[in-house]
Amino acid sequence: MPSTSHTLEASDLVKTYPDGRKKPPLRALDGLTFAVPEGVVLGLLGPNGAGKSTTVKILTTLSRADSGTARVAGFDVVRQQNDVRLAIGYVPQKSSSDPMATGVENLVLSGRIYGLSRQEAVRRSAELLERFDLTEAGGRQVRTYSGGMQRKLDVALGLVHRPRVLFLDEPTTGLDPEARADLWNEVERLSGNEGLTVLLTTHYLEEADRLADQLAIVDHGQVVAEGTPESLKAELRGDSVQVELVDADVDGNVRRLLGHLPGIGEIVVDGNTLRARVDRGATAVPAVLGALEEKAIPVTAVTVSRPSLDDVYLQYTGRSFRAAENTAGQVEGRAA
Ligand SMILES: Nc1ncnc2c1ncn2[C@@H]1O[C@H](COP(=O)(O)OP(=O)(O)OP(=O)(O)O)[C@@H](O)[C@H]1O
Repeated sequence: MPSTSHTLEASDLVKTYPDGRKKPPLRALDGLTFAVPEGVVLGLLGPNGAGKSTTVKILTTLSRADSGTARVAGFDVVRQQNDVRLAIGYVPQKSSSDPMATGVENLVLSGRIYGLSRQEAVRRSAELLERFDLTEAGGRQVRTYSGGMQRKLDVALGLVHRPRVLFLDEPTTGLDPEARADLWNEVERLSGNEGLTVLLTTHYLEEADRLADQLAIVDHGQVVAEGTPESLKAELRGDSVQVELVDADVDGNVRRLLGHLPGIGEIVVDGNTLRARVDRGATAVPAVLGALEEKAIPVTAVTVSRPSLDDVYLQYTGRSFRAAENTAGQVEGRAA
């Protein structure tokens, strides 16, 4: 029976990193708070640099918060570190498997590190290889695996000791669409049939939408919105209109033109694409098309949809997800 208490709990976490000489420290977490019960997939969604990995490191005992508290599977991440470590599986962004060893060797070693007997470790590794459809590949060196197979092995490695909570840090980054879909199915099975609590970080809106039972949108080290993907989208009234222009709106003329139409909310420009929230899609589209035609501005497509997680993100942070990702990239680029 799922317990009613929270399996993952972070309360007012603050974490600063020194940011070079004479610069003020960088506040990576700024009062981050969330709580979810057992068996839930919690998605932490945010652009690069939002503080997702820092949160995961604190919850997995790899890093310590400056202040605030966190409990995982009922254990305090500072005072009961060992209990936390035994209760969790952690799949880091970068693979932790040994590429020169086989899949079986990696799994058995991991099992032995967690205290399984050799016999138990061999049995568990066979079970996991089968579970992830890797039985045939189990005897091959991991360096011969495709990206998707390696990622599945990483998840299997995180499950060797039957943890109650699994941390997946950006599990599908770098995978092709087919391998990504495959891993999504695996994660759904883990939480659905196997009752595992999962914390998943991602900067893919689609992944968050598909996998997360509960979503926490993280921005500048804080949770700015929380709920199921459906409830977060349902909170936004109206529709979303997307206009694909033939030529990018470099001087902002199209944005100004459409901004004056009645019933149109803030417009976000991303290359040749303009997106706006509107009161009613059915009346906004003819008005948008009419205004563009009058000024002889060529368009390739206009689409209406229900608000997406991108719209939710925009609502709570004041900028589109893509723009936030790009800005994060620029900041990192400058710092490097
Ligand atoms: N060890 C560190 N030393 C200094 N600054 C750090 C360190 N780790 C993270 N940061 C900074 O803290 C902020 C939050 O980083 P974090 O890795 O938690 O974000 P993220 O949301 O996981 O992003 P990403 O998707 O890029 O991993 C960023 O500005 C990052 O540059």
